[in-house]
Amino acid sequence: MSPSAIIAPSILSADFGALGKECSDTMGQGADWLHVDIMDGHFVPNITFGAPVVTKIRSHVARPKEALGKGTFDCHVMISEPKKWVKDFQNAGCDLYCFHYEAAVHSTAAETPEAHSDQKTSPKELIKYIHDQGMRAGVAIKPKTDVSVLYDLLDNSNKDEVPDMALVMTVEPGFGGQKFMPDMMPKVEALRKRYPNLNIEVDGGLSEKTIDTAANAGANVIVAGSAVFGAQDPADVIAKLREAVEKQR
Ligand SMILES: O=C(CO)[C@@H](O)[C@H](O)COP(=O)(O)O
Ligand SMILES: [Fe+2]
Repeated sequence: MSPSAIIAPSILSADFGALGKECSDTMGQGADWLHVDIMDGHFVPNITFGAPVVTKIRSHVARPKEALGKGTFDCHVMISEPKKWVKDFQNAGCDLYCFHYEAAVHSTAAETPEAHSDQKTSPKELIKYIHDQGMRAGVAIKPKTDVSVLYDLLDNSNKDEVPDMALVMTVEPGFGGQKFMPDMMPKVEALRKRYPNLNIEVDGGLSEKTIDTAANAGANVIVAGSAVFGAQDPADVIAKLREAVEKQR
């Protein structure tokens, strides 16, 4: 049996002028985690917010009682220098720091000493570094990245270097409200077959229309932004997403 359903509304589609209330409301509507999209305008062509905003919204949502429990801040870090910001986001209240494999491998900025050291940090070392700061680590892959890059990380016998979650992007990262890419499902299927107990997250275009495809492939962590925050009845959408995943377990 695969891990239980985790529904993580993406606050990218929330009202940024009332973010604290939007976050506590969505938790009250049945969300398990909050999916917090951090974009730097460099790794992706859009900018959202940084650690000070995460600190503010943290005060509106109770910390999880156990690792990856209700209230987890699932920070999807779409930035070019993922290592540089680990401590800031940990201090801000992030529980799960999910960086992009592509950013860790191809860090481009080399202007500063920090950036230089970031370039030399492998995904494995970055996972360990995140764990050392007391957070769980996730690794995300963009649509054009082969799923096999994750096998090397997940098959590692050194647990400190193994990610706690894999995120298969089902849109090109950068914006909410895009169309779900069903052709990403073979990646999810391959991961679920190889790692029955892994938390596998899908992100982008998830809704009542696309959830069965993702759940059937084996995803259990469901990010939904526009489908939840744009709904008349967000609690009902969250419940339906959960039901679809639970039905496939
Ligand atoms: O990371 C991203 C986009 O880069 C996502 O988390 C989106 O914010 C999901 O939004 P919807 O596709 O569900 O509207
Ligand atoms: Fe995201």
